[in-house]
Amino acid sequence: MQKLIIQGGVPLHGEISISGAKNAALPLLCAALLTGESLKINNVPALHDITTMLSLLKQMGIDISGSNNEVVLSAATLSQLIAPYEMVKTMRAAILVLGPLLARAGEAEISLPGGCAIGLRPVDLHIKGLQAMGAEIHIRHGYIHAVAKKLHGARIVFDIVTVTGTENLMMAATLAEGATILENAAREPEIIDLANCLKAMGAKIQGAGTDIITIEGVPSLHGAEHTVMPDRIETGTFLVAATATGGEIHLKNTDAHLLDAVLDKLTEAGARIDSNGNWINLKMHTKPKSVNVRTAPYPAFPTDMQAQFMSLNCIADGTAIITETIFENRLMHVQELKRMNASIEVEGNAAIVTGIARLDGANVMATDLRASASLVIAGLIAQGETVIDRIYHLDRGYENIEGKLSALGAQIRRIQ
Ligand SMILES: CC(=O)N[C@H]1[C@@H](OP(=O)(O)OP(=O)(O)OC[C@H]2O[C@@H](n3ccc(=O)[nH]c3=O)[C@H](O)[C@@H]2O)O[C@H](CO)[C@@H](O)[C@@H]1O
Ligand SMILES: C=C(OP(=O)(O)O)C(=O)O
Repeated sequence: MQKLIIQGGVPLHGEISISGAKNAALPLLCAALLTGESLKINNVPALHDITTMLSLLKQMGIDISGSNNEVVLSAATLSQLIAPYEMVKTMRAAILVLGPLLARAGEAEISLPGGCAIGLRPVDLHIKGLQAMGAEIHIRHGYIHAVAKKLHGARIVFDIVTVTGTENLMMAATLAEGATILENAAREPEIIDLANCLKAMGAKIQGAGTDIITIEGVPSLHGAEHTVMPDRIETGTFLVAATATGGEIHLKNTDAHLLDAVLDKLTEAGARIDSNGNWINLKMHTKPKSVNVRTAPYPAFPTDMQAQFMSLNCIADGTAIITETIFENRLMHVQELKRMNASIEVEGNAAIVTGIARLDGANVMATDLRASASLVIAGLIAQGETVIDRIYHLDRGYENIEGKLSALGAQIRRIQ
């Protein structure tokens, strides 16, 4: 199994380019199921989750071509309307084929995503929403069996804000008969990116980026070209790494407006941040100050940045409280950070982190995607060598992380 080896203590310096967003690219690829014409997606990140999604779509009969980060998908015919367990178990976002398949083909069989390391993550709100739009859905032998002669519009009020739930229903509604209103919808920038692509395909959508989205169904969608938005979580991860190591970095092909809450917290920690258009510059020349963090749906502080801020707080001046409100089990990096001498106490869904002078390098194990990122940051600031095992989690969501960190001067290498 591959591992990362990091020799800590080097402040990050230099310039790198941010990749397209995983959480935008995954639903955008699924949007190709909604039309028989070609959909070209640019700035697709090279990630394990993207490879899995493309394999799943190919298996359904979608023709896929293109090179590097540009993918052309053509779903002229759909031969198989199934998302098997083997694929769904490694990538929960596979649930995003459910809405488009039902809307276009009237049928879908999707393995029920199980719980995962960070929490139970049920998909009941996806199912309830599609049922309100006229789908008949049964769960048998671990699979969601869904059929609908023709979906119809409905008013759907989410009782919890769900990102992929909003995306699934928004895609399904584009081809439904009549209007669908999604209330208490997620407001994440990835929802706006998806809506922009769907609109370029001929969909009628209003309100994406607010908590009420209205979709007027159309008989069919057509081909289009769309460029994936920058990855705000990859951006935030590098900014935290530079802050924690006391470095100075320039990030290209990103957008500061996508991560206001994160930039505010980094400024509070002592970083000096400049940005304009598509770049962000960060300088950190003091010891970081502790910052409290409470995760919540966008535009509040993202759960996908919580673990990285935990590592920053480990060596900051003072004590911070980090509260996770989205997922019930997303503090698993605590036990690994403690192996590196961090001072953290967990009380319910909160972690109390007391900053210490330095972390010590150690052998640690990645438990999920962003926990892995927190261990990389911890390794970069620790004294001595850190060896991170199970980095397949990291490869789900960070394109060439060791290449980008090496370009910033980090001592990091991957071994088999
Ligand atoms: C591919 C993708 O975009 N993944 C992101 C997406 O995940 P994902 O869309 O899976 O996360 P949700 O927004 O759906 O989850 C939010 C909360 O709602 C609960 N819930 C969700 C759906 C449902 O039917 N029932 C239910 O109870 C979940 O268990 C969780 O507690 O948003 C999360 C929250 O910002 C991010 O951490 C993930 O990186
Ligand atoms: C939790 C995440 O992703 P996913 O929803 O794909 O598991 C993440 O990106 O941090």
